[in-house]
Amino acid sequence: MNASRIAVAVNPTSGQGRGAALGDAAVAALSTLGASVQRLEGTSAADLAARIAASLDHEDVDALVVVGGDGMVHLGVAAVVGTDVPLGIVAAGTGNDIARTLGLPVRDPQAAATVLLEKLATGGRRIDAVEVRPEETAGDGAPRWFAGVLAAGFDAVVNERANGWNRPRGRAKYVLAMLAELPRFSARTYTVTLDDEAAAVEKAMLVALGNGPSYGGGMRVCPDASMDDGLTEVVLVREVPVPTFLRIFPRVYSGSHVRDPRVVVHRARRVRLDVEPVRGRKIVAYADGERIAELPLTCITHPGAVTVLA
Ligand SMILES: Nc1ncnc2c1ncn2[C@@H]1O[C@H](COP(=O)(O)OP(=O)(O)OP(=O)(O)O)[C@@H](O)[C@H]1O
Repeated sequence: MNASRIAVAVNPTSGQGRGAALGDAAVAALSTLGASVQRLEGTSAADLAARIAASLDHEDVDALVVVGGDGMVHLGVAAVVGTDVPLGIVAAGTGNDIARTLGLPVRDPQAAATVLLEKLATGGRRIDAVEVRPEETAGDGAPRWFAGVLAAGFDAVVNERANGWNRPRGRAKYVLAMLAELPRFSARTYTVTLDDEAAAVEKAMLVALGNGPSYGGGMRVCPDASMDDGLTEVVLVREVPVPTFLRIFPRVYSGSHVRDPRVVVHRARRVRLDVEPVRGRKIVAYADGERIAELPLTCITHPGAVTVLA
């Protein structure tokens, strides 16, 4: 039997720098298990994406494996969607929410390599991917894809602020960004359009669209989202005073926030989101922890669009 040809894309910066060593271990484990490995690395996510695209175009690869966190899965999904190349994940990030949802080993490259070669032999599993179409004129207009959660409320505002800081690293950065944003934060006026329904206006603190249930290392913001139901779960936390928000929000760890009457849950295949600007600014959405674009945008769920080795 010919060895499986696997392109392994490594994000050395993932997991606060642990990604490099975990990438080495994943390459070694896959090679030991008999795979023929092509290791890919870039100077940035965009550079790595270009290298992956070139490899998928010009080499005959049986699978693309990403080593990193949700941001690397995000990059991998965009690379393989619309192809028949399956995606393997060696979870080496900080949160690793998508890998956890798929039941994959976390920070254990040996176990991850074993699972992904087994799944490559048996065909893996299809999951939905969500296409994001921003309406802003800036950018290259290329569609973006996500597999986990798109944040477009308080969580996105916090992410945008944290993104502008180099330090501190890890979770502390998000906690500080949250503390900085909270005093000035208030509900925003969203226009939400679900499938063919009429647009609804909602004053909300948080709007999250989940293909998967969680972000941030186990915050189950869209607790009942399923990656293979062809739908996105839309969770809105309606306008409440900040102290009430602070009581509701931590319940995302258990997912019980959705039982609060001020939290609304919908399911749809196509969701358009817009928001009224505050001080001249709209909200920049984040998906799988990655910066996407300013609202308005439309998210379209593509059922079974990606095969994952899980
Ligand atoms: N050389 C590089 N190759 C790939 N991505 C890189 C590189 N340098 C920086 N990055 C950035 O790393 C981020 C993705 O990190 P990733 O999600 O893999 O790990 P993490 O943030 O530690 O984990 P998680 O998202 O699960 O919390 C992207 O925003 C990307 O721009």
